[in-house]
Amino acid sequence: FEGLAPMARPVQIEVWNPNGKYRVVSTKAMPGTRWINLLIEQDCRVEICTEKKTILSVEDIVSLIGNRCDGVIGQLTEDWGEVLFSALSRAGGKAFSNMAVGYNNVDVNAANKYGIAVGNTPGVLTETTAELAASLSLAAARRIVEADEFMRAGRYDGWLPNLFVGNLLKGQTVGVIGAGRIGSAYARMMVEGFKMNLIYFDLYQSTRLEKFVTAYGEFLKANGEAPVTWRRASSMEEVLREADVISLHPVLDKTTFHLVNKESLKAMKKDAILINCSRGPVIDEAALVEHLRENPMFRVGLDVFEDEPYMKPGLADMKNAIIVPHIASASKWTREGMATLAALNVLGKIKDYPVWSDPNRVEPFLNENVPPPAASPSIVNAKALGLPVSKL
Ligand SMILES: NC(=O)c1ccc[n+]([C@@H]2O[C@H](COP(=O)([O-])OP(=O)(O)OC[C@H]3O[C@@H](n4cnc5c(N)ncnc54)[C@H](O)[C@@H]3O)[C@@H](O)[C@H]2O)c1
Ligand SMILES: O=C(O)[C@H](O)CO
Repeated sequence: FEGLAPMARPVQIEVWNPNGKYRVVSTKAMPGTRWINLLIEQDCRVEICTEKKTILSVEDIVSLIGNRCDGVIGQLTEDWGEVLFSALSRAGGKAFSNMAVGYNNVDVNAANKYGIAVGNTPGVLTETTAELAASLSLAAARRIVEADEFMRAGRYDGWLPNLFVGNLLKGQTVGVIGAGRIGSAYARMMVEGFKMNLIYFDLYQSTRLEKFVTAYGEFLKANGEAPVTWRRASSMEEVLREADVISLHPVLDKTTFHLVNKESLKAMKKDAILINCSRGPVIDEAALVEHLRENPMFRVGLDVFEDEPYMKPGLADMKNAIIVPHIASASKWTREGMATLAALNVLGKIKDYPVWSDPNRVEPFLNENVPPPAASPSIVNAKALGLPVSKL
């Protein structure tokens, strides 16, 4: 790598395996070391950006790419469009992977134009993300954050019949909008864990989820308990009207931008609970703040925000809102697994490996005791680029 033209603007980096043949850049330090070792074993020089700022600008990343780079692992906070894909292409790059399953920060058409593969990290975060949605549901139903603040403020002076009375989940209806991997996992947790009935809306039928709820209902009935039920709604409005707890899990695209707006909020029960662990712009956040102000019994649990990392004015003051900083996938196992999948996506394209045939079945890449399959776990534009599919 000697003799390269100097970067436009220096960006601090940490280098692993300086003599590796392929140059792979990660725009952030990522959990664990397996992802680094897997790249090094396959002759990669790994450069990790150590700049202190949280969100790198497009210019920062252009500098990181430099004039020779085979692949980049990036983050959902970065704007991967024409400028970055053309810079990566000029540097001889073949692959980019988001360390995330969502890739609404990536202009896939721009990547296609330059023949660059775009990876994401499905599956490994399904349960972890669903568990946070379930945590927010419980915290909102039982007013845990308000009660915690009350205790810390030294305001507890004895048990009272009306102190922090919330909602019982058992027997109520859970509504899921977007019953894909995460939405289905969340639905199962709420149905099985709290014996809630399910209503869901998705563009596609979730047969596995329906079968699960049917079987669980039969099991309960056989044991003398009230069975749980499910229904696939024909519109989102039906879910909003009928459910007591509603959790949003669709992808963010043109069809889901402001899916929940002033009108849809009005359609919900006055004491409903709304959870969002998908992407902030799925909710019109200004309308939500107004709704929270006018309906003190309505509660919300948010992991994501419309103008992340910022919140719309007034949201932070609302007692009926629980807000956490985009941590739904933040378990150690998941974050290390996401780093591994992202690294293997990039490595697979550099080595001309085929693409794994089923991105919902990524376990073989996560087993630390055996070498991963010679394939890229999940490339979202594999078809558009005509990439071969693994026969494994
Ligand atoms: N908060 C977090 O940290 C976090 C973590 C993981 C994923 N996510 C977000 O969750 C999203 C879902 O992840 P997944 O792995 O479950 O993806 P998935 O593709 O398995 O599921 C998405 C579902 O949304 C459905 N959908 C698409 N458009 C819709 C519409 N207009 N109305 C209703 N349903 C619609 C799809 O049919 C699909 O079933 C990701 O795209 C990402 O943005 C957030
Ligand atoms: O899309 C994703 O993967 C999340 O937002 C971060 O885990």
